Amino acid sequence: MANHDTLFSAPIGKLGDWTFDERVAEVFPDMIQRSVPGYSNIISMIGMLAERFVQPDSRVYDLGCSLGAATLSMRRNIKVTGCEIIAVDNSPAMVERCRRHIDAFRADTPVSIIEADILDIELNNASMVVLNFTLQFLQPDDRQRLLNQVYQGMRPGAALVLSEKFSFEDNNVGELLYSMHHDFKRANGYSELEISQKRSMLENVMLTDSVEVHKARLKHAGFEHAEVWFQCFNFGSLVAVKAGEAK
Ligand SMILES: C[S@@+](CC[C@H](N)C(=O)[O-])C[C@H]1O[C@@H](n2cnc3c(N)ncnc32)[C@H](O)[C@@H]1O
Ligand SMILES: O=C(O)C(=O)C[C@]1(C(=O)O)C=C[C@@H](O)C=C1
Repeated sequence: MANHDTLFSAPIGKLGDWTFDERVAEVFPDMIQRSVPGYSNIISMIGMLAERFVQPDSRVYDLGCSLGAATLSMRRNIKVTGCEIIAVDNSPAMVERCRRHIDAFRADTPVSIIEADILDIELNNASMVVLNFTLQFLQPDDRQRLLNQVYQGMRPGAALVLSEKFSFEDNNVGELLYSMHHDFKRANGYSELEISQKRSMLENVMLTDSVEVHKARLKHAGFEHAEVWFQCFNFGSLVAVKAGEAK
């Protein structure tokens, strides 16, 4: 049973900026499940995408892996040989728990867990890359550079899965979906205080983009094909494919 997230249930005197520290890592499975509508569907479907896209003798990257949920889902579904999964996160608390988590399951595909900034990782020979709710935590100025690096490190026919909290160009729709997300959190047992304290901690750290901005960035990076494949309220996921024949 995952530890229950009560981190923000009591009033906090001085709300600092959000970090992925020990306390967050400890309750993370419960927190993300109760905070991100569709999270477990996305994790399962990343496994299905891995079955389709991962090529023999290639690399698979999970960038901002947290506790390794997407890595485990991909590893369970990779049917080809000679692959390696590289899971990267810059939070020591996440990386330490991720190592334990991955070691608890057996599988043929090896996993390397690296504690690093994803901007410093040189990708190569990738047939699949996952950014599952990670890009939103990079400085907006760094986002294009990262996507360029991802595209450059991919083989023809490779896929990027980019999941994010979205903002919307239409204010009416934006407010509706934002408020549906608020309802979703309430329905999952979070109080008004918990919701508002977390929201103000995330305010300076998690700057969201619209689907249009994501698509423009992906196109600029070189991706010939990109589309939203999942959305629930203001959370969703795009798949972007590099043109060419998979070998
Ligand atoms: C919302 S969580 C990702 C959830 C995870 N991908 C999953 O599917 O369960 C965001 C993660 O990105 C990591 N992160 C944020 N910025 C990073 C960076 N520049 N380099 C590496 N990891 C980063 C955080 O430490 C955190 O673990
Ligand atoms: O927007 C919110 O309220 C969230 O809780 C979102 C979000 C995310 O999208 O990564 C933020 C931090 C936690 O890691 C879990 C969920």
